[in-house]
Amino acid sequence: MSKGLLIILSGPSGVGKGTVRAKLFEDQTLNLAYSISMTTRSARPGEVDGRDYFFVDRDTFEKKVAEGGLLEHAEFVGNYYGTPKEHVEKLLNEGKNVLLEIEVQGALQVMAKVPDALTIFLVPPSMEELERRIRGRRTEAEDIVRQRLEKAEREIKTKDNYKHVVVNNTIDQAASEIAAIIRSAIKKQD
Ligand SMILES: Nc1nc2c(ncn2[C@@H]2O[C@H](COP(=O)(O)OP(=O)(O)O)[C@@H](O)[C@H]2O)c(=O)[nH]1
Ligand SMILES: Nc1ncnc2c1ncn2[C@@H]1O[C@H](COP(=O)(O)OP(=O)(O)O)[C@@H](O)[C@H]1O
Repeated sequence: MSKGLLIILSGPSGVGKGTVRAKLFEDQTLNLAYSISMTTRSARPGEVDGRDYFFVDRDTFEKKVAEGGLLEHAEFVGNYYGTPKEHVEKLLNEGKNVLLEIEVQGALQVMAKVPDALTIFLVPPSMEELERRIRGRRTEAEDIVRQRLEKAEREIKTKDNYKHVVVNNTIDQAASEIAAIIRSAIKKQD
């Protein structure tokens, strides 16, 4: 059995990564598995521990880093986020195409370690629309929204590090462009 493809989906907070990802996962033929990250951020209403994230305290996170248990990790607007390594390796060995939905510092770390990774950066149609989306979600307090929007401008400047840049105009359009990119990468790998 051949190893699966490692896929990085990155892009600023509020651009629609989670929404587009959910759409992609409806397509069974892509053979996707989601890498559940570890974070020190508090769970939002409706988020489930072990499904959306592993929610941990800073001590637990730092221990995981110290024992080399994370493929990458980064601090994002006051919280740690990281990718548990063992689970990703297991899924890849099972032949799954593993999707990491991570911010740009972590993405750069994975690119350095796994140059073959398929890297995709999702951009908003405009900064005004990004602001509408992040505010419309109503999950963060005003100061956090502002910090995330400021960060977004810097993050978007790193988009040329990715093999593909996709504009999230509509969910269907972005998901179908990404699905085509994944299919083409799978074909090349075979
Ligand atoms: N480096 C890294 N970033 C992550 C990881 N998990 C999530 N992120 C990113 O951290 C940022 C903040 O995530 P979150 O608080 O869930 O906000 P949201 O993505 O705007 O819903 C987003 O850009 C996520 O893609 C991870 O394991 N590693
Ligand atoms: N193509 C789109 N058009 C309009 N709204 C969108 C689109 N994609 C996502 N959204 C909305 O934007 C908000 C942020 O999306 P989300 O998936 O949470 O972003 P991210 O995971 O990148 O932070 C959500 O309220 C979502 O419903």
